[in-house]
Amino acid sequence: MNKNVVVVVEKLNKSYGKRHILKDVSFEVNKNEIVGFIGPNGAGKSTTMKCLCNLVIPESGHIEICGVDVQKEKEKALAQQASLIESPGLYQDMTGRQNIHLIAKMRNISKTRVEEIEEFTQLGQKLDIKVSQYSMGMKQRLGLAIALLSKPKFLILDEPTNGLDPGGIIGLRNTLEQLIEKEDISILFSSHQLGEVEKLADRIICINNGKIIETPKAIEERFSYILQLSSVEKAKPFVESVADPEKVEYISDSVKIAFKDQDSLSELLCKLIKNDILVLDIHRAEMDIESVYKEVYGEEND
Ligand SMILES: Nc1ncnc2c1ncn2[C@@H]1O[C@H](COP(=O)(O)OP(=O)(O)OP(=O)(O)O)[C@@H](O)[C@H]1O
Repeated sequence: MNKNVVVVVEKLNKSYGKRHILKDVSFEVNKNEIVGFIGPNGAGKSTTMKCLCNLVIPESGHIEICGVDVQKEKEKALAQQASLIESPGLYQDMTGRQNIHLIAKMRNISKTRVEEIEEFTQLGQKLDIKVSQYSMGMKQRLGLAIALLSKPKFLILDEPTNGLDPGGIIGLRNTLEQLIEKEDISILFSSHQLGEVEKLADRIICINNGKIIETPKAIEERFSYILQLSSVEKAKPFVESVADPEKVEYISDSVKIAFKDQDSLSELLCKLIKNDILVLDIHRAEMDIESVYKEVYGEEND
């Protein structure tokens, strides 16, 4: 297994009765990546995630977490991962801190780690009020913190944006970024809200009708920027040295570019500045969610 790959999912098949739910589902999650798993209601996101947690056993296929086979060495593989599937199971009549301490005791977690996790919640004094008085976002932070007690390398979040307002979603993004940086973790999360996934994920995997489908062009375009330049003509060779010419569109004094990643944008900006081409304005091209949905799911329902 490639050192950069944390999770390998290969040809998972799962049926409920006569209904074939997962059809040869395969994908990988790399080290320190936040991967969004999208698909409409009933596409198979939760079923796939439950297979990853060994809560659902596929009829065929193979799952490896940090190089360990989930079916052959279940406990060792599952020790590397944590999950928040559906709403976090918290004791409502206990405080946040009591919830953390209870689970820490059951899992034999060190005092230092418990302190780190209390800090991670950013709940401060609110850790000492009952969970029944927490908002959705607070419950989610606490649930996430508890899932992290045993320092997993891979985190599965099923619809983590459910019930969060826009501020909550930004907070979640910060939390996930903080996790990647401090905990050396990889994250797979599901959603059917493309706009939200776009804000949270580094990469997107699409599933429809139990099959993984190619990431549509419109989603790739989430790295699209429109640059207004002092001279589009002069900029052309630099633009085409960092971006695929097919992904470049010239519009009078501006250019729209679908970069393959954020680094290519930085590289282009450096080249333009060095060559005295002024960047008068730069903004991200809006993703048209409806057309993405049509492109992704339009013809896939069989
Ligand atoms: N235990 C079960 N028994 C029978 N059918 C099931 C079971 N669990 C899921 N299904 C069916 O499997 C299909 C996929 O469900 P799944 O929950 O994986 O979809 P999803 O992509 O997570 O959907 P949503 O976005 O609505 O949560 C659905 O048609 C669902 O009805």
